Amino acid sequence: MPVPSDAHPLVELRGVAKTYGRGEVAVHALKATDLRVYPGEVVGLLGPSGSGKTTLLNLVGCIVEPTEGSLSLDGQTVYDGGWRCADLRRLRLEKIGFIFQFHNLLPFLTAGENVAVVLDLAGYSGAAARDRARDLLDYLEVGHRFGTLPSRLSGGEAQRVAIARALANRPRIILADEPTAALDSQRAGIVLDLLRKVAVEQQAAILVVSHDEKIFDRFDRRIVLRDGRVVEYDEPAHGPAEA
Ligand SMILES: Nc1ncnc2c1ncn2[C@@H]1O[C@H](COP(=O)(O)OP(=O)(O)OP(=O)(O)O)[C@@H](O)[C@H]1O
Repeated sequence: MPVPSDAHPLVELRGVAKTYGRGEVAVHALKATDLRVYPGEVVGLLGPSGSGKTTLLNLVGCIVEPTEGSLSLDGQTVYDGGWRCADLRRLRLEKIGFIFQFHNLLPFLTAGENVAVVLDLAGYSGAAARDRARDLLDYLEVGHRFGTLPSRLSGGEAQRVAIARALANRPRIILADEPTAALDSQRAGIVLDLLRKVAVEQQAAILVVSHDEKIFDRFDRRIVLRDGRVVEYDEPAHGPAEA
């Protein structure tokens, strides 16, 4: 999808770096990195093991604190030499949806309850949470599994429930760490198609860390890391301004 030339990035990193530890044991996991992700895009973060992909994702998710640089999410500066947001937990809850390699569903709750529990946390009443959970599962074409426990779902179904859960709060930024690694090519393709639908219809920015060659050609653009440095950076395809 072309990005309108007047679009504002939902994710913007300026010179963000991360070093774990100090002195002789310091690991420079991410060197000064600039990155922008716009509404409607699904961007692949690729690179060999240890190149810094998960660190970059966790920096965007405000799970890891940068060592240098500044980070803005949805136009708000959240880090610039220190956190600029008093309540990171709330920021994550409101702006960011996380999807992991292994779906991390709670095994003792049904698919519907796994989604509704996030909505409860966000302050929805019981009935409203169930209704929205049902709508989300329908949207991800897995509504017929509403009352099913995770152990009885296929890998692809479980991952779709996990995506529904990540969308529960209508986040504009979605971060996925190896979301298709446990799936065969057909199911991996379905999951990527659903993420694209979410990006376009909800104008979300989606960043996907992946090793999975089955899906490399399905991203709008790719960013490749090596030794903590961006070595390939596809620029967004800019289209006409929206106005
Ligand atoms: N909490 C940590 N403490 C110390 N070093 C870390 C920590 N997390 C990651 N690292 C190191 O930072 C570097 C980048 O790791 P990261 O997990 O970001 O890479 P990756 O590209 O996601 O790797 P993989 O594909 O294997 O998951 C590696 O050398 C790793 O060992």
